[in-house]
Amino acid sequence: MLNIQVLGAGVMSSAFAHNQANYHNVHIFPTEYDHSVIKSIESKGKDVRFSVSWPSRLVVSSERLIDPDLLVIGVSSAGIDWALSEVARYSKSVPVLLLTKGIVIIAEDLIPIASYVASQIPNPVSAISGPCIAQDLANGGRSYVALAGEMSESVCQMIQNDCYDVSIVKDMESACWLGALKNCYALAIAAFSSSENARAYWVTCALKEMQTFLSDRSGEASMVTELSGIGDLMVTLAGGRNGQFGGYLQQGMKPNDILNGPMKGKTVEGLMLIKLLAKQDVAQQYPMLDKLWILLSS
Ligand SMILES: NC(=O)C1=CN([C@@H]2O[C@H](COP(=O)(O)OP(=O)(O)OC[C@H]3O[C@@H](n4cnc5c(N)ncnc54)[C@H](OP(=O)(O)O)[C@@H]3O)[C@@H](O)[C@H]2O)C=CC1
Ligand SMILES: O=C(CO)COP(=O)(O)O
Repeated sequence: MLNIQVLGAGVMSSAFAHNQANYHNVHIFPTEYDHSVIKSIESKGKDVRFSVSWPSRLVVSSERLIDPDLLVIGVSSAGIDWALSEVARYSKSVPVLLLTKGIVIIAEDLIPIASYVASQIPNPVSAISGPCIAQDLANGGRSYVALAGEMSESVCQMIQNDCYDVSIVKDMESACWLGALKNCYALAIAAFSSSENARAYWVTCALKEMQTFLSDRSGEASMVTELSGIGDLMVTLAGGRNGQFGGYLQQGMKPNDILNGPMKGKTVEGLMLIKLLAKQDVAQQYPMLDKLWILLSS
């Protein structure tokens, strides 16, 4: 049995922790933003975001594990620097597994968060991409995800289980580009599609554009037809927050009304990413991303 330290009590890191606590000792170290979640867990004896009871080997604590076997970063992209400052407290040899999906700008260049994290810490860094709705995972549904990066074989052995099927892919950068990009494309497909026929058209356009986007960055375009590409796009469109946000746009709602109304307090990574891509004049080079940016900024 391993000792796993999870950083952040957001919905995805908590779902991952619930799954892993069926097999390992798991500690969640909450961020300063997670107070309401922690209060709710303390008063209800379970995490009400999920429909399962609290696993006996799962602990939420502001005391850090000593010498964990694995560190897991599950904050949203806005919290990545907080997570890096936490990682710095642990041994340099402990593997770091990233759940966060996103892109950052470093020295005017856009790079996937996994590459950024790997450049900032000496620890071996791997990242999960691919379809995984947090509630499905926590509630015991079977999930199939892709893992890439340093020490991915040993990390895979640590986290793989009956409900969490992990396959290793070689190209971490392409997997992480796709893990972030699919948020924009799911949002765009949902926003542009007024019918199922239109949705089929926009899904096709999105897959082609994701291939072009990767090829333009010497990435592995064939990964678009794998878990990190079409797999993650489909689940995000059908059950993710980005797809949901796009659905409200399709109904004619304004972005701010959605964020202050039905999606208040929800993490919508596609919105952060399209802003970054537009700021760098990248969104404007890809017709679907350009159309999405025009819709969001009009
Ligand atoms: N790899 C995978 O299989 C999957 C990955 N994801 C990714 O996981 C990430 C987290 O998503 P999810 O858990 O659903 O989101 P949540 O909004 O539930 O959780 C995000 C966490 O990050 C914290 N946070 C936000 N801003 C900051 C900050 N500035 N400093 C410190 N902490 C901060 C949040 O606190 P607060 O809640 O108070 O804002 C919360 O603890 C996203 O990048 C998402 O795309 C999602 C699904 C699957
Ligand atoms: O990344 C996800 C599924 O793999 C979750 O998508 P959302 O962030 O849109 O909910």
